[in-house]
Amino acid sequence: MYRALASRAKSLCDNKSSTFLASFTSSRLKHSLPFATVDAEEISGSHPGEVQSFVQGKWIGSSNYNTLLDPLNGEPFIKVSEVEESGVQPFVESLSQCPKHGLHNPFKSPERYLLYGDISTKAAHMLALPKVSDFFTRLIQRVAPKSYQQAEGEVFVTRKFLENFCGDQVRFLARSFAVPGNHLGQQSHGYRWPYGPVTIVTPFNFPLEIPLLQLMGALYMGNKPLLKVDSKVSIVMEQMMRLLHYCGLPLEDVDFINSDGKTMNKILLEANPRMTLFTGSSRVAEKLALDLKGRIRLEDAGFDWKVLGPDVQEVDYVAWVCDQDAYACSGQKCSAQSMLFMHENWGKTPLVSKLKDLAGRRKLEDLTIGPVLTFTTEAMLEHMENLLQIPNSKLLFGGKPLKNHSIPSIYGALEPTAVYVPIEEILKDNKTYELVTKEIFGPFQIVTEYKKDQLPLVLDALEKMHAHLTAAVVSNDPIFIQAMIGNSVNGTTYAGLRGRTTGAPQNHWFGPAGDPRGAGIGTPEAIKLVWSCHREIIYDYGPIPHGWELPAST
Ligand SMILES: N[C@@H](CCC=O)C(=O)O
Repeated sequence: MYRALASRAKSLCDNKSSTFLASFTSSRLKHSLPFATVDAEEISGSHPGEVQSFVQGKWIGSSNYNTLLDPLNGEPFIKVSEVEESGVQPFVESLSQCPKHGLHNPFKSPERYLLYGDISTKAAHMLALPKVSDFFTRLIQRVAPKSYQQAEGEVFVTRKFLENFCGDQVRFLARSFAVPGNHLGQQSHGYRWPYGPVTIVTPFNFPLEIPLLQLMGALYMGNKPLLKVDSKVSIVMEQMMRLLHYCGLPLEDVDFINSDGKTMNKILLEANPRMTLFTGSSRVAEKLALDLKGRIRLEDAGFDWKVLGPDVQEVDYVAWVCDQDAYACSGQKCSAQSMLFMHENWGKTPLVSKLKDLAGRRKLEDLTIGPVLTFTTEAMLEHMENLLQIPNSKLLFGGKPLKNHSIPSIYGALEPTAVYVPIEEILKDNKTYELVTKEIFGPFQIVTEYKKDQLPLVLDALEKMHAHLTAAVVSNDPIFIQAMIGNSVNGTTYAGLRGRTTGAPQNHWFGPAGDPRGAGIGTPEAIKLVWSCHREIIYDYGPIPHGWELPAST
């Protein structure tokens, strides 16, 4: 039945957008979505969802299934049909068909900039429909368990991003500039040029926001992307691909692959994409940087920090933001607060006890705390025990496995946890520093306190970090903010009393700084930086100066 609807949807999609939208209000489609092949609520051990790959304009299956366990009850609930090493050829060929100058550029098929404005308009309208938004929200929750509000936030950011690139906004991304030359007829023009064949590799924690924003950015600038999303959550983007096709995405513009890392590595080496955007762990990022000879942009790990300045205000509000930053999505955001530096003035307030109470409100039933997909409970507890060996460190709260649940043991289940480590100890030697700043992608943070004359120690700790994604300077003291910002590098830094580390919407550049390979996501600047390069055309039409004579050779 879904297939029949999908083909009806295809013909709808060829019609004008009024018909397209009207189709959603017709009673005929009230009970299902014309693009979807799964029902987010129904996926289960007895009705497993299936995920396919898409190449050269066709959905393809394979007999090689990666069966995923429901993170909440361990039932095998999704079958991802993964491409094996022997099946990479169609993907390699498809990428190779795209020339280096891309599918469009300012001198070739410029109407495609407008096409992408239209696709964005339609896709944004779709995501604005409560039924579609709920579908993606629930689907995200099924595979990357987080609260309804957090998952819905992801859908909302995605929709707003698409709204930002409606109408002429895609062509404005490719705006060029001209500089007068040295003589009549000469002018230099700077253009934004695509890379052509590109790949996008994205993680599990934002199953829709990260891949969709990067995918559309790549397409807007004229590239042909091959997209790979972590198989654990790729069902979300698989359904989004179907929505995009429904909204007019040309079938040959994007390939979508499910495979293990080894197979993807083989494709990357054989297809030789001109650019790869990788969002994920630093370990894989460094390997890819070598394999791809530097043709890569990275949004890798974030051991993100927050510094509370000397001016104490609005303790309840600041405690609430700390709780959200450290523990929303069970701490599995690349922007999550991993380390909190409190000025001693905050140490005298009930901030930590308020934080403990707020963390204590989180519960599995509404997924305000939930499964950790890349660390087991034991691994997190072991890390905690190692930290507690540091002299004068202590457990502030949490530190126990979640109770009464059926989260499978391949995943983690830990109470929101905070460990205090004295600042002098953190900086005592490299080994301790490495231990304290090890990123735990879960509901886990380090808290420390500094005295007013210990700010240099805080800055020293920040300087030693190896990834610089998000940060927050919580203070309304301009001199303090100036010192903190002037002596640090994080790419997305919030400054002021309401400073946070997470929840960057589409209108904030999100990405690391301090690394020439650093990627960005969300804004026009991020799209232009990641998905296009500069090309300069110097027009030099003449005329040749009157009376020109052959000069001596130089
Ligand atoms: N908007 C998300 C990050 C998306 C990642 O690339 C956040 O702020 O945590």
